[in-house]
Amino acid sequence: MSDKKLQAIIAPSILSADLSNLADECQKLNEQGADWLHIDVMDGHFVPNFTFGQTVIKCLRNKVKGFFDCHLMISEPQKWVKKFHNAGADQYTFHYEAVENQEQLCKEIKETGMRVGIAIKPTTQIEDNLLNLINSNLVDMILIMTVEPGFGGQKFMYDMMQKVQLLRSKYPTLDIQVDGGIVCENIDIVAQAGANVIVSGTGIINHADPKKAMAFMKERVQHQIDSQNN
Ligand SMILES: O=C(CO)[C@H](O)[C@H](O)COP(=O)(O)O
Repeated sequence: MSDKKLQAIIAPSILSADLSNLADECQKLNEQGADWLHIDVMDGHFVPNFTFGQTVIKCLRNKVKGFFDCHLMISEPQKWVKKFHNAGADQYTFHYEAVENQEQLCKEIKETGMRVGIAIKPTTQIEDNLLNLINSNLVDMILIMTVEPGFGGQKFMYDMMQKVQLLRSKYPTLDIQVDGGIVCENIDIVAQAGANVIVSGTGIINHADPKKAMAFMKERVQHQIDSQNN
C-alpha cells in the first residue's frame, strides 16, 4: 500500500506564453505560483503543429528553476528519452498511441531518473494494458487529454471526466493530469472527477490575473482532495 499523499499541482502550459521571451515568461509563472511548467513538445507529425524540442528545453533549464513537465506529442518518443533527460526534463509524458511497447519505454524513462507519464488522446480508452502498466508501478502519472492534442485554446471535452473518475476509483494516490480547455469556470468539474494535476494554458496565461487564477485552481483541487480524505 502506497503512503503517498495526493497533492494539487498546477502546471501552466507555456504554449500560451510569449514564445519570444520564454525564459522570462517561465520565471514569471514560477513567481506567480506554478508548481510545474508544462512544456508541450509537438513534431508536426503526431499532431498537426510544431513547437519546441530538447534544444530549447536545455536553454530554458540554464535559466529557469522548477519542475519541467514535458508532454511529448511526437511519433517515436522512444528515440528522445536520453536527449530530454540530458536537456533537464523532470517528467517525460509520452503518448500511449505513439508506441508499440509502452512497458519497455516506461522502463527506459525510469532508468534515467525522470518521472514517467502516459498520455491518452480523447478517442483512446483505458484498456487493460494501460492498467497493467499502472499496476506494475512503472507509471507516475496518467494524462487524460480533454481536447484533441495539437493546439491551445480549444473547448474542454466534458465526457473525458468518465476516464478520470474510473482511474481515480481504482487508484486513490495516482497523479492524474488533465490538459485542454481548463479554466477557473470548469475547475470544480475536473477536481470532482478526481484530477489532481491541472494543465491550463489560456486559462492561466490569458487570465487578467494569472497568480489569482493559479491560486484559485489550486485551492479548489486541494479542497476536493481534502474532502475526499476526511
Ligand atoms: O497539450 C496541449 C495542446 O495539445 C496544451 O497543453 C493545451 O493546449 C493547453 O492549452 P489550453 O489550456 O489553452 O487548452
